Amino acid sequence: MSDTPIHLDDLRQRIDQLDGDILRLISERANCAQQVAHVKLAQDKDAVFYRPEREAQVLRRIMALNKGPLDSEEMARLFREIMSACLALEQPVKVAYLGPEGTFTQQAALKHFGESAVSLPMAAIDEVFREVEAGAVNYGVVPVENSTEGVVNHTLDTFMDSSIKICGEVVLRIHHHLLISETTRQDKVSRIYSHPQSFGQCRKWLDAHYPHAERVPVSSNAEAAKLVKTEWHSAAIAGDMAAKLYGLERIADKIEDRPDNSTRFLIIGNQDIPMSGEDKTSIVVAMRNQPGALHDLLEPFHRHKIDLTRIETRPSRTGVWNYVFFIDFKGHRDEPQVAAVLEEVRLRASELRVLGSYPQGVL
Ligand SMILES: C=C(O[C@@H]1C=C(C(=O)O)C=C[C@H]1O)C(=O)O
Repeated sequence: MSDTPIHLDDLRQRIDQLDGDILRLISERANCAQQVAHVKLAQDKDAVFYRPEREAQVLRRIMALNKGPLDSEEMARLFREIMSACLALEQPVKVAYLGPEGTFTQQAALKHFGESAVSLPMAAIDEVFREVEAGAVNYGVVPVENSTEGVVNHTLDTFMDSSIKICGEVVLRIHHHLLISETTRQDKVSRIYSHPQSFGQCRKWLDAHYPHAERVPVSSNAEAAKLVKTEWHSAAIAGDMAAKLYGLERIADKIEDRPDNSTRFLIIGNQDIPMSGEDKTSIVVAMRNQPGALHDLLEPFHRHKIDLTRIETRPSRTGVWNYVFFIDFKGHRDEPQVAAVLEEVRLRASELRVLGSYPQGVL
């Protein structure tokens, strides 16, 4: 510590000076991003301004450069918002998500695209797919798996009937709270509303604290929060966004059974995404119903040393798709190693569809 006392006024003057510099630099950056948009338009009149692989690279670079005191994720979140605002100058990204407003899926959409994106709630997962397919929005966001409750089957099934591509992924830490409204009699809670997935994630806590309350499953946590507004003996389990949206009070915080409870969401779209350097590929494969089918399918991955991150089996709904496997692995389809595996798998499978190669989630 130096002996010279530090004066508050001096520090504030320094902060004002720095803010001026930051302001100037952000504006300069925004000008650059605008010029990029013009260059893209000159090359192709239907150019897509948003480039997920480039955004992932920008965020990864910031995280690698960061020396603190802010932690790298916090810093990347700030840059996420700067990029989002820069992009919105030219063309805000339009994103459909599994609604209603206040769901974790909306939170995931804003985490991935930033607050300047225009996010539109849809009533069902299929509707998100349809809006994207129809070109009414640029991207869609749907939940795909939770660390406690497992896969969201409906999302996987919808891929089987769709030509949509996976353009990205985002993982969100899920914190649930027990919420009441100003009319709720806290000592008389006899009914709790939530989404079935959330009940699953808070089962032990509920058994310990509200063993006798009726658990009523509803279509979303936000819907649960809304219902509580009208019933004096009810509570809801939902996240922060829903609590804020409906002005509810948290009477118990972070009631999920597992502290690392998180959900992975997929960004769906109509584009093929170029390599970002750290990518994942998702495929759906149908194998003929014969002994050793799964082994035959996985053997090329093992031989080429490709890292599988997930494998799910779904019952086939047509004759052709006997066994259907959803497989995620590290690497991009344009990498020779990955291309070779995909070729081998194509020969062994009765059907193979690459759902997409996309940047691994950064935030
Ligand atoms: C500026 C670009 O376009 C968009 C804006 C970006 C940014 O602000 O850094 C990054 C990728 C694109 O979503 C670009 O492609 O470089």
